[in-house]
Amino acid sequence: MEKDTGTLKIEWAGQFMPVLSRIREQFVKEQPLHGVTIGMALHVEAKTANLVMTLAAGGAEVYITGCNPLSTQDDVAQALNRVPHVHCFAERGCSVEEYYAAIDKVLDAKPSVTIDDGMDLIHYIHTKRRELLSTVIGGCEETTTGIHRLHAMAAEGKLEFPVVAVNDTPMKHHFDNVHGTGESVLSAVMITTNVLIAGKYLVVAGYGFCGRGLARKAHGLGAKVIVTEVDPRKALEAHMDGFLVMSMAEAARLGDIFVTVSGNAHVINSTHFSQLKDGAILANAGHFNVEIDIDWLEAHASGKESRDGIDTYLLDGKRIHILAEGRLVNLATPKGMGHPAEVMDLSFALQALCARYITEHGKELSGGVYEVPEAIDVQVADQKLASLGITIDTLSDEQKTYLSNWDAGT
Ligand SMILES: NC(=O)c1ccc[n+]([C@@H]2O[C@H](COP(=O)([O-])OP(=O)(O)OC[C@H]3O[C@@H](n4cnc5c(N)ncnc54)[C@H](O)[C@@H]3O)[C@@H](O)[C@H]2O)c1
Ligand SMILES: N[C@@H](CCSC[C@H]1O[C@@H](n2cnc3c(=O)[nH]cnc32)[C@H](O)[C@@H]1O)C(=O)O
Repeated sequence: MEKDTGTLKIEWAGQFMPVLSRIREQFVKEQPLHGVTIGMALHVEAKTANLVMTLAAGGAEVYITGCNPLSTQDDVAQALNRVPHVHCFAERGCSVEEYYAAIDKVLDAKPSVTIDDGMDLIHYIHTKRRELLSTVIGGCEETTTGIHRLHAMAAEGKLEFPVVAVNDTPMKHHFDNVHGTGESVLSAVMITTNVLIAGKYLVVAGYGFCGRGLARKAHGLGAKVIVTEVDPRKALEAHMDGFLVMSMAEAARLGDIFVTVSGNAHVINSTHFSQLKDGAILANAGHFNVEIDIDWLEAHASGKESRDGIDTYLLDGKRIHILAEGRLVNLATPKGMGHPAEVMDLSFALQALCARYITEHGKELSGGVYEVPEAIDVQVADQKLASLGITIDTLSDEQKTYLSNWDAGT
């Protein structure tokens, strides 16, 4: 029988995820998640499916929905629903009401472990489904903004179970945020617009992990990269990395393509729209759909024309093109594939091992945000290097002694 497209996509991605595959083999043997119900809100596509299947192979009953109304690949969601012990409620293009209804369905399963990308599940549990607080052992969070939200909750004493900050560990943000975002955002912009990057002014708003990766890769394609920032240290770093640094008010007049990766609201707003060149292309790769003030454009543009993944607003006789409705361009544009599989191999290996960690240790921890245990981070790095056939040096006893000594000077 011919395989369906969703299964083919899952198998394709799985080939490039050797660390997660190895964890899956271990999970099959050891069944560390036996009897555990896991609730997830992640981008439902092929690499995520490999994570879901790893958790199910480890003995879990997995309930999953999307973490963005536009990022689900429906054929993958359908394929997941044919996997034993997996229940998927995600659908591409759902309304906001349908999005939260699907979150409710995941929570109806009374998960003891949550895996979030953006903290929507945890927010919903703490605000609308508080009866579940007694059954959740703990959770894992995938992304920077989710972790900002968790810290804000914890600071107000409102986070009632432990959550592992997967994003904050080196094996996540040095690879996923930097290389994953850099490559997948540019490929999504190119496949959606078919425009040339070389020679264009490409404005990157926010020079954190994602912004740095994006700026470097855009430079590699020949773009003249402009960085905007609010943190003077990051701005200086961008300057010394060789990029033009200026305010968004200045960049608005110059830029051909804009990508926001700040995790902040209205980074491109009404004060900038009127300054843009005719035909400027705007995309967000940060969080939700708030980085570009699209509500203002909706209210003030004199016209709007839509084509696949592009909304063109008319403002004062000029065209402003917004990609993917201002949602994560690398996942939400119709042909967006998300991060490359080799990168999600690392992020999702961490997620699988952290789900196991929280299952085994969550009850010992109180409400709050926790770092990924270093042993897990190092294990993922070791396994990735092994899969690449790369060997590195090890510390000799003499070197270990030297490094732990405070007495040896010049
Ligand atoms: N598209 C993806 O697949 C993807 C991948 C990883 C992370 N993310 C998201 O991307 C965002 C950035 O993540 P990160 O890890 O790079 O975070 P980060 O904290 O390392 O960087 C964000 C940067 O934006 C800057 N900033 C904040 N407000 C700004 C403003 N008004 N103008 C210009 N700069 C501003 C901050 O000073 C900071 O340097 C987050 O929302 C994260 O959740 C998206
Ligand atoms: N739910 C929010 C969160 C931002 S997603 C950012 C996260 O997406 C993750 N991500 C990027 N590409 C993929 C992918 O292809 N599959 C699954 N997750 C991905 C990545 O790990 C990153 O931290 C929103 O949609 O606006």
